[in-house]
Amino acid sequence: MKELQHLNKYFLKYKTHLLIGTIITIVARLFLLFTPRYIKQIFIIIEKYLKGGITPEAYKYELTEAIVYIIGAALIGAILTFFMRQAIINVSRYIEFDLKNEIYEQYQKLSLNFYKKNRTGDLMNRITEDVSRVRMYAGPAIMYSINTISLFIIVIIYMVNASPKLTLYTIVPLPILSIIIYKLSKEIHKRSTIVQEYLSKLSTFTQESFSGISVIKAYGIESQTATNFKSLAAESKEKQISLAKVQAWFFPMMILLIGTSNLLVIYIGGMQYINGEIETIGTIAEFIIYVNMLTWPVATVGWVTSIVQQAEASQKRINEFLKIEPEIKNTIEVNTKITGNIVFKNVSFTYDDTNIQALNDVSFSVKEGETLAVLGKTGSGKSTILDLIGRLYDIDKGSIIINETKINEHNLTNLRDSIGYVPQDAFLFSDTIKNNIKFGNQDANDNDVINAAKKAQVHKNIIKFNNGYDTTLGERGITLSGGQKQRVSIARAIIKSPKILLFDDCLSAVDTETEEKILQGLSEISKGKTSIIVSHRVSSAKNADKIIILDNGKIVQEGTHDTLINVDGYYKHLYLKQLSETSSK
Ligand SMILES: Nc1ncnc2c1ncn2[C@@H]1O[C@H](COP(=O)(O)OP(=O)(O)OP(=O)(O)O)[C@@H](O)[C@H]1O
Repeated sequence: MKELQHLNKYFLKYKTHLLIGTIITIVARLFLLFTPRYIKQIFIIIEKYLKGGITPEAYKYELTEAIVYIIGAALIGAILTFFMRQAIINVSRYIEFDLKNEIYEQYQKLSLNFYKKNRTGDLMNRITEDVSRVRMYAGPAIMYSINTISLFIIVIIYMVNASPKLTLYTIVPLPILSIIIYKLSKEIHKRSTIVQEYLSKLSTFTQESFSGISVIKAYGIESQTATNFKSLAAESKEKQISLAKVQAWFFPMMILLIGTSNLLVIYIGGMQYINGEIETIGTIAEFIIYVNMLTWPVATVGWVTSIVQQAEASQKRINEFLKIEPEIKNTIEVNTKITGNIVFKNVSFTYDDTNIQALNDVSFSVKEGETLAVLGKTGSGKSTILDLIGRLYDIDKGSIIINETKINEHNLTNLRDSIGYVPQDAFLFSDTIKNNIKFGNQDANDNDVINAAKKAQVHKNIIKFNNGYDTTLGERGITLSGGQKQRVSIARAIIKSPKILLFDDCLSAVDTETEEKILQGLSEISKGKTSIIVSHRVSSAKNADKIIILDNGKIVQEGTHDTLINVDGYYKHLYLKQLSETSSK
């Protein structure tokens, strides 16, 4: 229960609801107990009538009165049970909501490295499966515990009052029931976890097949994919059947134990009645109802124990996750000014998951308002430079200085707010084109969106869609071409009007003519801003104020287009190669 103490702050937050729920539970139980007492009363009335103790009129009147009491009490008990569920189960939903938000906030704080080290499925599980297990503890487990405890205490007092000996005999099988249900619940949980694993394997398989359907069809491997699905589905079916087998034991076991208790009541109660130890046969009827009333709560003891164990394990995973410190922390609370003077001084950086040294003693500087182009072979460390400017990772050696202040001494929010980043793989959300562009600046109006799209040379494409800027993208919407995606992603960075613009090979999917137009537009937008363009094309770099060439994490050439085309090296070769490609078209 140590791990579950994390939830105490939430229980405290919703203490009023919980208190009301507990009071209602106790009162509801009291009302439900009217039934057995009045059943006994009915037996006494019948006995009295049979012995000629009351007139037929009085008999009818007393009988009707008892029945009305039973119905009335059952109705009130049922209404209160409804409110009990409302109070306590709602609390569990509030806690589930709070916990999900707490986890999600932590996800947002954690650095990129964390996401590299954990699989998406596991990350999703924490916020869905684990939280829902914890909710079962915060809601049903607590509700049934209050219910069981209050019912048990009240019923036992009533039973002992009526016949202590009969009480003892009838409650003996109940702990056995509890233990059996506990064992069954554990086994059910074990098997349903396996079933869940198979279900998620099946859905991942299906999802991947749907996403990669064009590859599957192009390679003609539909039948092989179907066979793979069939064998996975068959395994899943086996696991489901094995779960159903254990589940099937649940109710027969309950019925067996209730039956045994009932038989004990009838046999022992009957003997006591014959011996004159209990005065009315109504006591036996009363006890039968008590036993039936107790069976479900007693069974839930086993069920609740297994729920608490599962919740404890889930909460442990959640607690461990909540304790993780983000690698990149904002230690500066005050606002810091960022204008766009960037200096890299002997920067080295190694990715700790792969141990690949992406940058090795890199030094360069860009002044506010300048454009720097970064070229080099694939894997030479170009994107890493951009990631380091956005402080997605902290460097190992050297320093990155922005406006004469080290990057880690800047307010992280200010830093990231000053950057407009266009990644290599443009990522667009399943939302409208307009909202995807506005993602860069939530306060932008429709005109700003159109202007940004025009500058990114994508406006003409967007207005051709039936719903224009309101066209939905993603799974249920249309699919943009690679080049269109890149340009929407550029518009998103432009609309932010940041101090620093980072373009990571984001014109690779557009033709050179459109590239030229975008670059012209960018030179206008980037006035007074610092731009860093990572590219494989000379055409993207030629107008830059400075060009650096990376090879294996080191700067091997540095200069302007005019100086570099006159020096033998990577840039000149690339220039001549791309020049001959263009002229041969
Ligand atoms: N997140 C990462 N984790 C581990 N290693 C990485 C990561 N990102 C890049 N690397 C490695 O670091 C090196 C530099 O990668 P980087 O992406 O900076 O190269 P690049 O010049 O941008 O390449 P490209 O032109 O293909 O985009 C590569 O060897 C790459 O495998």
